Amino acid sequence: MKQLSEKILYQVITPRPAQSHKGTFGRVLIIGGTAEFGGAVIMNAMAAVYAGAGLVTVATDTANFTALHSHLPEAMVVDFNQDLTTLIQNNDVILIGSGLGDRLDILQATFRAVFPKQILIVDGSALTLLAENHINLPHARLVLTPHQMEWQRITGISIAQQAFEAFNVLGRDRLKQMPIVVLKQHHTQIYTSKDIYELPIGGPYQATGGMGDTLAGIIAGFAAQFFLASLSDVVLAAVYSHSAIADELAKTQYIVLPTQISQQLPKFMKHYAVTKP
Ligand SMILES: NC(=O)C1=CN([C@@H]2O[C@H](COP(=O)(O)OP(=O)(O)OC[C@H]3O[C@@H](n4cnc5c(N)ncnc54)[C@H](OP(=O)(O)O)[C@@H]3O)[C@@H](O)[C@H]2O)[C@@H](O)CC1
Ligand SMILES: Nc1ncnc2c1ncn2[C@@H]1O[C@H](COP(=O)(O)OP(=O)(O)O)[C@@H](O)[C@H]1O
Ligand SMILES: [Mg+2]
Repeated sequence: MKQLSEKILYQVITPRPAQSHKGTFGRVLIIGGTAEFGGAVIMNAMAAVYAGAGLVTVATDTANFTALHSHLPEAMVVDFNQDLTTLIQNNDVILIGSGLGDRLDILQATFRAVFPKQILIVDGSALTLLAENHINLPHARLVLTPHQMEWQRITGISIAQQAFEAFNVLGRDRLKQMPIVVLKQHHTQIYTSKDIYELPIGGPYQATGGMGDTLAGIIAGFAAQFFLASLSDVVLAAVYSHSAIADELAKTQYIVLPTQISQQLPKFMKHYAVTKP
């Protein structure tokens, strides 16, 4: 297993070309957030916007519209009960699942609409729905972001067995697709088609609801704009950034809030874009 290091940030986070506009930095569609779990998509969207996605749209329960806009006027909103097919096809990156609750219908419609060239990040309730309903993943550039219980539900690999990376590789093979898997825990592991990486940073100050929703949003924001890097490098850089910011905040804070990580992203990214290792 390779140790992930700060080096990945210098590779992926690059200065923006002057000849550009918001479309250059990608369109992200976030699908999730039942009325109960609206906070999850607010945190997805804050992370994606603060990470630099050009345009972010959130398809969610209408009950979440006002709260979302009061936190993030930069994001657009649509009702997730409408037909999302055209919207899905007009975005570069789709993030589905944070706070999606039991909306299997929305998950299935999304899987039917997505194109193979699109980046599809599957998080939270979407992973649990996948496991409970034995649905196949669609053809897309897939990133799964399970915590250990979500991974156990999908693959049947117990959390104790997950300590042996070979089991996780086998579990991924059984999905019939080869998604990038971000297996979240203390010292998260990332399974790419070539290698397995371990995140050596991060800590218990990150154990707060919404911390994974924020990570999924950062991955989406990075994937939308850093299209010159490989998707695996983009995911590695997002995972590293999420915990590096948390570590920095934890020098003076007992706990770190997910939204505080998002707020630090523009400053953090500036540093890596303009300095060399
Ligand atoms: N503000 C909002 O709107 C928020 C909305 N959210 C949304 O809620 C949805 C449900 O997601 P969820 O993760 O909260 O619940 P679930 O999938 O049942 O997993 C928890 C179970 O797994 C177990 N467990 C074992 N190992 C673990 C590990 N390493 N990491 C984590 N858990 C681990 C754990 O064990 P225990 O804690 O009991 O010891 C427990 O039994 C999802 O869509 C999410 O996006 C949340 O983000 C919160 C903020
Ligand atoms: N003790 C810990 N040490 C390091 N990272 C942690 C710790 N506890 C939680 N995290 C991180 O916080 C995030 C939690 O994700 P998740 O459980 O999906 O949260 P949520 O669904 O509430 O947003 C993951 O990135 C995980 O690695
Ligand atoms: Mg989660």
